[in-house]
Amino acid sequence: MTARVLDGVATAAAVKDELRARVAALRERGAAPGLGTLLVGDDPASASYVRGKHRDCAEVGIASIEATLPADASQADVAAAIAALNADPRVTGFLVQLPLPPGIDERACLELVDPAKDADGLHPTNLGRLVLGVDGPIASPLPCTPAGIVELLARHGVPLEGAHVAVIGRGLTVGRPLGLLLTRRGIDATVTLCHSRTPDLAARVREADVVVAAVGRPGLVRADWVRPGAAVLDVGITRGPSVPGSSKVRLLGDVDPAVDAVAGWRSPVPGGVGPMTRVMLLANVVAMAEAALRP
Ligand SMILES: Nc1nc2c(c(=O)[nH]1)N[C@@H](CN(C=O)c1ccc(C(=O)N[C@@H](CCC(=O)O)C(=O)O)cc1)CN2
Repeated sequence: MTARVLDGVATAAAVKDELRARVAALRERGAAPGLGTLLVGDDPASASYVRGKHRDCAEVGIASIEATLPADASQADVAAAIAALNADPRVTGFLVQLPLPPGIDERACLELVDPAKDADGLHPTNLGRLVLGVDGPIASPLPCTPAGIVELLARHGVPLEGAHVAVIGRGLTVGRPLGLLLTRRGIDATVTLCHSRTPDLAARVREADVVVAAVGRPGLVRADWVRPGAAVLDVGITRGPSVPGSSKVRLLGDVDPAVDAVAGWRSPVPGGVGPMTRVMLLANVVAMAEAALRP
């Protein structure tokens, strides 16, 4: 078997086309969606993700507002920058790029974001709404990577209802909220949320119809861990050695490429879940701007 590709680039492009039309409709009604970002420090990967978010905004017609702070910014500096984004009328949604530099309390910062402007869905109020299963017109923004994974599977026709999903990794941006999203009414998967202390991880993965690896350990998920035909989603991105004869670094996922011989579906790194994370951020900004127009 050769796994079919869960193509994040093509899927994100299709979602972007839909969003472009929704942004144009918002503008006709006098609304101007604007995404703010706060980048603290000089981590090259974070800086590149933030640049990508602003490029994406330009592509669909969303305004973007950038705030940056140096790596030695204090907790009070970060709090003040968040307060400024909360108060800025051009910013209809914003995010604090993670991780923050050592010494800054990430959770405390996330709590300072106005939940109505929380483009990442990581404020406790919005995570609480995810726990409560609040849906419909007052639905809260969803964390972007979990939402992107569900969208990627849906648009490739991979069923989740009744499926057993093994999620590896219990972090705030992926594993923990993904477990909540997948078990929501209407999605109806059964989830095993695995982590570094899960005994016999390989056995838990072997039971799964869908595997999501979000650990950051290259090649962790091996071919002999995967049930034949399973869908395997790779969220891990580790920068490896450069490609010989080039300045480009190799990006390594959590899934061993040999899994392709066993799996039914696999999302690549790059080009799988990453582009979906980016486009779901835009989807949140658009949905929040639409919600703000409702009486
Ligand atoms: N505030 C947040 N911080 C972080 C989040 C998040 O959702 N909100 N997620 C990640 C980083 N991230 C977005 O911020 C992100 C990661 C990867 C990609 C992506 O497109 N990756 C490419 C590869 C590009 C590369 O790494 O060179 C791919 O997979 O094709 C987009 C966004 C942590 N922080």
